[in-house]
Amino acid sequence: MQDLETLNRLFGKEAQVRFVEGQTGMPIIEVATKKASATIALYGGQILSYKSNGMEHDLFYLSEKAIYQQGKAIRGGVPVCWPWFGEDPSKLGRQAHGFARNLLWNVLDCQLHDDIVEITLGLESTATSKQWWPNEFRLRKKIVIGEQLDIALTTENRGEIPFSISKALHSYFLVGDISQITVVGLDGLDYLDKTLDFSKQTQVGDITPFAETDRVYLASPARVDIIDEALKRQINIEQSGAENIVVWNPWTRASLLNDMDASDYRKFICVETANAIANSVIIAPGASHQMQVKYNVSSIA
Ligand SMILES: O=P(O)(O)OC[C@H]1O[C@@H](O)[C@H](O)[C@@H](O)[C@@H]1O
Repeated sequence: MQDLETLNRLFGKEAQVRFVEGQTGMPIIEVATKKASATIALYGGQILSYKSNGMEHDLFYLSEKAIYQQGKAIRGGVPVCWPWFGEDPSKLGRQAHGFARNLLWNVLDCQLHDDIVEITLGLESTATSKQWWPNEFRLRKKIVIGEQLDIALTTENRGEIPFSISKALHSYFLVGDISQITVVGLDGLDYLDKTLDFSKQTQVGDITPFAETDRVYLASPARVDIIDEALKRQINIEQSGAENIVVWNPWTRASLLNDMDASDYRKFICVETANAIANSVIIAPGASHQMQVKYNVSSIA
């Protein structure tokens, strides 16, 4: 593991990028420039917060009851689901959403230009990862923190046989009140409804959740917006290299989660950039696959 002193010496940028101890001693990257601020946990390679300057509220929800403990996923921010999305596809009892969100990532690079910070994190196959998944891989996550937030997740097959992955950037967007948001851009698309045993449905109109919502949209568009009347802002999500958008809110099932307050379902909506289920990706030896997303926030009247 890279210790904080080494991380600060190799990658720190004075007051703008600092490596500090977070909750339960977990290493955290703190970014504060003229353009934006952010925190990223090396555990899970997980963005926990982001705010461009001028934004009143954070872009992301982070549960006050989040558990910062080896083997548990941190509830909030942008967890990485990889190398599978959802339940274990082989039904072997492995952890939901894969293991990338439950391991410590390495810092590979950090650059600062014109108040834009570019951080690259990495995760590679080890004896630990092979307990769950036998393949040789290299995963890279490039995070660009400026007036907007860009994430690129690249999977490289370093082994000698092809492998199949599903994946998601499981973003928990902070909202003022779930009943006052509209997710725009999915009208007319087919989706698999997890609350109805993954049956195929067709979206009619835009989405304002009013009950548990757990859907994998198929052939998703490159752009989706969240209009938040309570926080008076619009979040623009633009993705590439991803076939699906997942929309999730547990509604009152939040009370069954031990790392979230029962009423917190009102405070977030997950709109996830994904390649899931039938849109899993097969990567040949030596080849790689990239999924990218950009988040941009603007005020609305
Ligand atoms: O509690 P977890 O493992 O982080 O998963 C949260 C949710 O993640 C969503 O992506 C899934 O579609 C839901 O079915 C799941 O409940």
